Amino acid sequence: MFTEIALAQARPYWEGSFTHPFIKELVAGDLASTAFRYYLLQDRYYLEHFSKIHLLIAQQSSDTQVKALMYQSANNLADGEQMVRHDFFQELQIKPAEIAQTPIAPTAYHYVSHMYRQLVEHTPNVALASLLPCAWLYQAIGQRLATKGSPNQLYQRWIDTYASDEMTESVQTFKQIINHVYADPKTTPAEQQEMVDAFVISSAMEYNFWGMAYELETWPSDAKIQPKSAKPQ
Ligand SMILES: Cc1ncc(C[n+]2csc(CCO)c2C)c(N)n1
Repeated sequence: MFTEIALAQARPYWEGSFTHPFIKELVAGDLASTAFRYYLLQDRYYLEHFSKIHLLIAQQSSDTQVKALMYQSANNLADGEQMVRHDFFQELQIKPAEIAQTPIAPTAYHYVSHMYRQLVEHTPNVALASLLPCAWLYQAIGQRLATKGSPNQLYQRWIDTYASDEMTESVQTFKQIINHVYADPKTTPAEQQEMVDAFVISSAMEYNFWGMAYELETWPSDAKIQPKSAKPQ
């Protein structure tokens, strides 16, 4: 089964996420607000592209279940995840000027590039595999943290987003569909391996994303210019 094989290989990154200082301090309530702000600013870019990649996979896949899942998730993203972000932005007073002035951090750029790359170099099924850690890892984090609870209301709301029954259900559906695609006789052993690799790299990117926010990661300071494509649109 894809989900078991892929998770076994990505395990160190998942464990690293569960115990990352960003997550630990979020639960304790003493995570620096600069780090949380930076996370949200970078995540905005990530979510925008995450949604676009869903539509590209939907258009390019020949599997009706995959197409339906991608269209439906893109819709849900538009009214779910991105709405929640909108609330956080308002509450933290993150204004368009700050968004415009914050360059996309290397890890956010790298993660997004990795997902698009699967469509160019490989197949819609491989790109699909690169999307799964996003929802599945956050659901696993949400479940672990839900019982603990954060004394910081804002951070608790972030945790609640990922500890819901709907979240568990949608992750379950995604896992069933991807396991089905993986086991399909049309999926070659080479493509199966590429799916696992794409999942593991996305898991590494998820792990790096916490560090990116915690350390307020930027491009090397001796760089005289920022890569043009890393600037916010
Ligand atoms: C870097 C990063 N990774 C995962 C998520 C979580 N997430 C993003 S969209 C979505 C809905 C599922 O399709 C979920 C759970 C995030 N916000 N940022």
